[in-house]
Amino acid sequence: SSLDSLTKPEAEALAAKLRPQLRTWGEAYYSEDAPTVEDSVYDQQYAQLVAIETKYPDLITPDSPTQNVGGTVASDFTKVPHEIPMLSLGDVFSEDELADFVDHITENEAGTYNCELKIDGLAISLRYVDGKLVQGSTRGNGQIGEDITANLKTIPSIPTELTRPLTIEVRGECYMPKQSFIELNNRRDAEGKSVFANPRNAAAGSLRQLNTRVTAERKLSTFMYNVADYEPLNTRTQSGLIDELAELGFTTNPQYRVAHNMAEIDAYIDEYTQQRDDLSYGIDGIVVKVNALPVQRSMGATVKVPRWAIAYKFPPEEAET
Ligand SMILES: NC(=O)c1cnc(N)c2cc(Br)sc12
Repeated sequence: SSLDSLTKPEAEALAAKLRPQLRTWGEAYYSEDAPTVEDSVYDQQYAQLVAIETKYPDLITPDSPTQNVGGTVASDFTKVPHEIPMLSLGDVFSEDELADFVDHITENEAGTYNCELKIDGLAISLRYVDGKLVQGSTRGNGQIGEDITANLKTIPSIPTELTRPLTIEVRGECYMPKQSFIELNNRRDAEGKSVFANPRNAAAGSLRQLNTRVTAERKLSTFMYNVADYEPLNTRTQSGLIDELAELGFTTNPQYRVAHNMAEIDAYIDEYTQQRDDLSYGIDGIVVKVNALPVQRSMGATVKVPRWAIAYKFPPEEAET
């Protein structure tokens, strides 16, 4: 191997360079859900360090990445089956496409829609029994998520006890506010660590790891907006559901609006296309839902997405110049 041409001092110098590099990459790859280097590069450089330490065992240091198992792979999490699957959303990319979808939605008796902001974060599900938080999980593949209860309990906006002793499963988004994201990346940059590409990766990386203390310091927040089953609630509309979740103690997004036709939906889109940059959290579109919950239920879902909701995605923002 290329090692044979190295003298021992050269090998020692190379090992001293490889160790911090592999440690930083390993940390990003294993515990923070945002790989910063191709696996092949990581593997090749790791193999080089192993070769050096095999040829010169006295060069091995106790803190070498070869001496400890890489961080915690996300697969260490307990799996959580979602009895009622956590679906994603169908996407449309123009107001014309959106109009087609809305026209095809059966005009239900209420005939109204609820417009909501599409939060750029990580979908979570919170299960309460008699008003007490018993489990929190990620969407995973929609059928099976990861148990991140301990991490979620560190987030101030998530109530551990509801104002009413309901047994209910509530779903929403965990996100990192824009300001928290900027501060986190500045800190990481100052520490010579890799930075997160966007707030969604930062939220995912902060939630999907076994070190709860790290989650606690990441200033995450939530907006809750769906329930697996609305029976335990009084309301029978989507807009009422958001108000009732707030009464129960959840943090909800107040920017929702009932719309009676496409003109009102378009007005909502235009308003939040303008406001997007001023919001303290990231959004990547808006969600239009049938407002009547029984009609949502009767329309049901395909394997992947509900038939009673659609996401209108904002056009990609021109790259920061
Ligand atoms: N308001 C909403 O329903 C909403 C907001 N933000 C999101 N990222 C998502 C994702 C699904 Br699936 S629904 C939804």
